[in-house]
Amino acid sequence: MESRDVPLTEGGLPLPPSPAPDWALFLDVDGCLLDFAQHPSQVVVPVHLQRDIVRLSDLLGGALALVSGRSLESIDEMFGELRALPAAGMHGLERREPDGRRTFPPIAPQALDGVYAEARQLAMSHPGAIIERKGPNLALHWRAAPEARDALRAFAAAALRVLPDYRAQGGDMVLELRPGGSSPDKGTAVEGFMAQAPFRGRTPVFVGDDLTDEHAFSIVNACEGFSVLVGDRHPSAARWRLPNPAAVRDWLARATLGAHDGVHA
Ligand SMILES: O=P(O)(O)OC[C@H]1O[C@H](O[C@H]2O[C@H](CO)[C@@H](O)[C@H](O)[C@H]2O)[C@H](O)[C@@H](O)[C@@H]1O
Repeated sequence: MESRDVPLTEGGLPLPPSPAPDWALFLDVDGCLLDFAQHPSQVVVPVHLQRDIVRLSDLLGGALALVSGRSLESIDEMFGELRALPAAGMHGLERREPDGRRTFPPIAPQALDGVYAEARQLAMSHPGAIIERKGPNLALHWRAAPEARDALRAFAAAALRVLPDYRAQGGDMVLELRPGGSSPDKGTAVEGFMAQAPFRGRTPVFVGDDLTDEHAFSIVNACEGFSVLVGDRHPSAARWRLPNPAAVRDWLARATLGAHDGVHA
């Protein structure tokens, strides 16, 4: 579909068409399906969203996966009913395949324990700052303590000196220390799913808001799929846009109702 054929959002990108039966749909979680909360544990998962995702997965023949920076454990806690759906966690470091097989993240280096302890110490002097440990990843959050941003960034830069194979990955009010080099990202997660049934041969569609979603946008663009940015972050490789998580939820809900000329029950 050409941009000129559809209404443009305020951000200058077109709204995506309604999900079609031949899509392989990849959904980011925080800031995309869910509104941001001050603390990662405070997000609210609307009951109708769980129901809509399960229904949409059925309508797409199972070709729907959650692709998140969170751990699979955290995803499963939030989306209990979706436990059996394919998913990628920790930005692609861990995966649950369509047949249930699991890919586990690499073991954390011993040095990460010391970095974690120091980070928690630092967070104590910035009330509201949160240190989230996810296997080999360490997320330094400042949403509830914006003044801690520079201190956490400086800490991350210093920590990389004792974590030689690591890199710092930016997110929304968060900086994450994670294995670097050629380790998986959301783009390779999408490629991995697309290589197997029921995703193979379908049109890939990735919906996400964050910097880490750019890897997946590039892969989807290369396959002539739909890359859908949530929000107005700029620049982005995405070619379509939905304004916020409420609009994403509405878009999904309408698809399950067959409200547009897309996937029908
Ligand atoms: O890839 P995503 O599914 O978007 O996950 C990215 C990160 O999401 C979480 O942090 C973000 O959401 C929190 C809850 O709204 C918010 O408090 C925080 O400021 C955001 O950065 C999660 O905690 C991270 O582990 C994910 O990497």
